[in-house]
Formats: sequence, C-alpha cells, structure tokens
Amino acid sequence: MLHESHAESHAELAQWGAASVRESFASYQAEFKHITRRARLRFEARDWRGAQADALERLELRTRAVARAGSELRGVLGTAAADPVLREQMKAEFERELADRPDPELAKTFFNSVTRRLFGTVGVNPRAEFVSADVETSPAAGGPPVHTAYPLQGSSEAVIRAILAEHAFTAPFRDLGADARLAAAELDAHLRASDDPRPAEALEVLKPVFFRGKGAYLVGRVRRGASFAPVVLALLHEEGGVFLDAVLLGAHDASIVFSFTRSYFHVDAERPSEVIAFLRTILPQKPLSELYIAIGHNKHGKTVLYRELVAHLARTTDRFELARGDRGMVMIVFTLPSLDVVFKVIRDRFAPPKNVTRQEVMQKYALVFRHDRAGRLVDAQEFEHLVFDRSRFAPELLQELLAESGDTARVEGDRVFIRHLYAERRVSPLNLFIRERDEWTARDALLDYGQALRDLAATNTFPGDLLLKNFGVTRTGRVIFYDYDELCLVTDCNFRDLPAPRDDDEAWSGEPTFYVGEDDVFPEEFLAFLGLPEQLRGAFVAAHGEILTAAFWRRMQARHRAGDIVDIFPYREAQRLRHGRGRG
Ligand SMILES: Nc1ncnc2c1ncn2[C@@H]1O[C@H](COP(=O)(O)OP(=O)(O)OP(=O)(O)O)[C@@H](O)[C@H]1O
Repeated sequence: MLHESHAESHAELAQWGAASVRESFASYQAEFKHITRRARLRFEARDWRGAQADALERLELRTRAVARAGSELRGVLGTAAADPVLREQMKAEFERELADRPDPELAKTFFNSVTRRLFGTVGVNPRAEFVSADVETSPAAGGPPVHTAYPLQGSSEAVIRAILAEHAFTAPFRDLGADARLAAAELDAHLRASDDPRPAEALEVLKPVFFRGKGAYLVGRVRRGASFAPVVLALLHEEGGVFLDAVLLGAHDASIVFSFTRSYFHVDAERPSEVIAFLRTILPQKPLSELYIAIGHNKHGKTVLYRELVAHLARTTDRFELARGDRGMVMIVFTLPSLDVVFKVIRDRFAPPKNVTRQEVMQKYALVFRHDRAGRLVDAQEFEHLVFDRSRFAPELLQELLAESGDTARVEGDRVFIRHLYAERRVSPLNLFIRERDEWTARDALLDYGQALRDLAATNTFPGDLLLKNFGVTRTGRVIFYDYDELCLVTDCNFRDLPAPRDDDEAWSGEPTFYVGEDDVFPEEFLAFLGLPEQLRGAFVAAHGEILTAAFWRRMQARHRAGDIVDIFPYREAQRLRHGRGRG
C-alpha cells in the first residue's frame, strides 16, 4: 500500500516536473523568437548596432534559460530528483504533451539540457533523456508550405521581380527593376550553362528571410523535376534604400553563405524543422547539425552532432587518433580519419612560453562564440561528460590523453570518460597545405591567409599567434583560424613601430633592447617570424604588405573605437551585381 502511494506521488511529481520544464521551454522559445523577429526591424532601420546587440542577447539567452529552468525543476522535485524512476516518468510525461508544439525536437533537447545538469548525467541515459531514436527526422506535416513556388514560365526577370516584391521591407527598394534585370541575367546565364537538359520548372523561395549582420538573404532553389539547386539572393540596405547585392548560385557559393565560420542567422520560422528540410535539399553535403547551428539553434545542432558521431561510430571501425600537423601546446587534438571533425581536450599543464590558464583558454573560446566570426573563425561545440569505447582509441592517443590531460580524461574498464572537449570541423592545417600542394594552389591559400587577417582585423579580432599552423583550409578553399588561446581584440593590443636602432646598440642579439609590454605587438616582425616559403614571400608582401605595418592595425583600432561596424559578406567583390562601382 505504502509502495503504491509512493508510485502515485511520483507520477504526480513527474507531471509537475515535466510541466515545469515545458513552461520554461515555452518562455525561452518566446524570448528567442522575440529577439529573432527584431532582425527585420533592425535591417529596415539600418540599426546595425542594435542587430549586434540582439545577436549577443540571443546567444546568451540559452545559458540563463537552462539555469533558471534547472532551479525551478529542482524546486519542484526536491530530494526526489535523485530517483531514477521519477526521471524516466518525467521524460514520458514531457513527451506526451509535445504534439501541439511546432518545434518538438528543440523541446526535447532543452529537456535534456535541463535534466542532464540537474541529475549530473555522465554519458547518455536513454531512459531518462531523449536520444536519436526519439527524434523524428522529417518535419511534422500540416500547415501551408514554408516556401513559395514561382513557375519559371515567362521571363526570369518577372519572376525575380515578383520574389523581391513579395519579400518587400518597410524601407523601399532603391531600384527593384534594375535589380531584377541584373539578377535575371545572372540566373539565365547559370541555367544555360547547366549540364542538366531538363528545363528549370520553378524558383522556390523560403518565406522567412535570413538576417545576419548587415545582410538579408532570400534562400531558394531552382527545381528541375525532383532535383534542386540553390539560389540565394543577398540584399543590403544602404542610404537610398534596399538593393540586391548578389545572386549566389550553385552548391559551392551557397555553402559559403551557410559556413560553420559565420555567425548564426536570425530566421523567424514557425517550424524550424521545415526550414531545415528545405536547406537539406540545396545543401545535401552539409551535416544536419551544421544547418541547425546556422539558424541559431546551436544547442540542438550540438545534440545532433553528438548523434551523428554515435551513428558514425556504429557503422565504422576506425580509431580516434592524433590529428595531422604540429602538436598543440594547449590542446590535444584528435580525430577519426573517416569523419571530418576534430576533438580538442585541454592539457593539464602548458609548457612555457604559454602562460595562460585553463580558464583563460575557455574564456577565449567563449569570446569567439559571442563575436562576429566573419567567415574566418571555426565554430566550436563544447561537450561535457562524454563516454567512448576504449577500443576506438589508438594506444598512443590514449596514452597521451591520460598522461597530459588526466584531469579531463580517464579510463574505467573498457570505457574512456572525457569530462570536457571542443568539437569542430576538421580542415587542412595551412602549414601542411602549403607544403604539400603545388605552388599555385599554395600561393592562393597564402593570399587568402592575408585576406583572413584583414577580415579578422576588420571585425576587431587579432589572432595573437599568426603562425600558419594555427590556420586551416576548408573544403571550399577558404583559410580560417582555429587556435584561440592567444586571440584578442584588435582594440586591446598595442601595435608598435620597431624603434630605430640606437647608435650604441650592440649588434642585434635577437633580444630587444627596448621595453616590450605584455600587449605590445610589432607587425614589422611578422614576416621574419612567419617563416613563409621563400618563393611565395614576394607575392604575399605585394598583396598584403600593409598588414606588416603598425599603421594598418592602428587604423583598424581607430575605426573600431569610432564604432564602425564592418560586415564581411559571404561572397567576393566580383560576385556583386554592380561590382567595380563601389558600395552604396
Ligand atoms: N579544426 C581543425 N582541423 C584540423 N586540424 C586541426 C584543427 N584544429 C587544430 N588542428 C590541429 O591540431 C593542432 C593543434 O591545435 P590548436 O592550434 O588549436 O592547439 P593549441 O594547443 O592551442 O596550439 P598552440 O600550441 O599553437 O597554441 C594544429 O596545429 C592542427 O595541426
């Protein structure tokens, strides 16, 4: 009897607990949407500072919401939180009431975040939290479609004009007719050049607009039978009105728009899973995790990444091993050869000259998370309490993990527990890339490395350590940065000219005879220190010589201090419809 009433009270507690998390999630989602919706107003008002503040506010929302939800749930459950049966009941209760939500997959991830923290879950407990089998892969049906189809019968110009008009803003278009004409010319040329003999039947465009920084993007596809190709219309708003800046066609260009090195879009979507399903048709090579992350559901994206990893491990047999390239002094970096993700575990101790602490390293990763990544900084997902099979680790990697990161990694029986790691996309380390590729490919990469430094400077980021080993080359051939422990704001550095040698100086001994402060940076020394291959040095200096002067960096500081917001767009100058005519 006693036993039964215990079960009953548990059932009731489970209901209350589930209801508490459900309400917390609903209010989190409402806030998320509220901020997301403001992106349109910011674009219309050209309020870029406001847009930046919104992006930050939205990024910070989650941690607070999960903490609040956790303390409320703790209040509801009290000491019963320790009971595993209650946890299982609560999961079932939570799931039961999800049917009427347009975003059940996000709700389940939220539930996991809150309960994992509260229960201190290590590894995964499928009875008390949602796992991949609980998550539907196709969006819930019902409601009007998330995109509009425009048949490509008459002229493409009329179609593009209709698309732009239908997505109009409260701010006027500067010259909608000219935009449509220029865009149609690009589209028609692209369609004519296609190998596909079937006629293009329609342009299908997502109803929600994708906002990021100073840009607004209409995301669509050309439909030919059952096959799709991406079409992205990039809009800007400058003085004089809104205009179409570029039409991005094909998988390569669209992929750069959705890159894992960009900040997250603000997309007002009722059912995120429908937007994701659409994106998958035009970016089939992008993992589902990255797509969720790209539209700002980064915690759900991270959960999906974990599931992708588990599924991948289940169908492969290769082992985790040290990543190619120079060893990090701060991180142990490992990868699975068959999966293009790297995992970074912080070492227990850093050899000199590194004088940062573990906490400072983590703060740098947190800074990158909040900062504009400008298409040049890899997005990293932070994981806690992972468990893997010991047999999947190469012995030398496991040995190094235990010897050098024993505070984070431990072995129990046939399992490896990792308390904390960052996961990020694997790219080709630039030092290896330049050494291994032909001279022209290497030269292009080196020039893009210079451009990466400029893009980072324009967005107030100084990488700290400019060595090529800290940069990588993506699938689309772009150079990006991944080593954050010395990264800082341009405005926090002191860029100095090298003092002219004094007459009484002894012959240069390698040590400066003038005072060097902790934040001092001498750009004139970069070249000597970078060790660029001899045959490429001239090309680099010709294209990017100004980066090697303190004056360049001080100019950047002045712009940032004046409040200039620079947006690095995900396409080249030559791709702009009116390129060569300057912006605005
Ligand atoms: N995203 C990535 N893709 C491929 N390889 C990577 C990636 N991130 C890191 N690596 C490899 O791991 C090495 C160490 O990584 P990272 O530079 O992040 O560590 P670190 O300990 O901070 O390095 P440092 O000692 O320069 O501060 C890199 O030089 C590179 O070879």
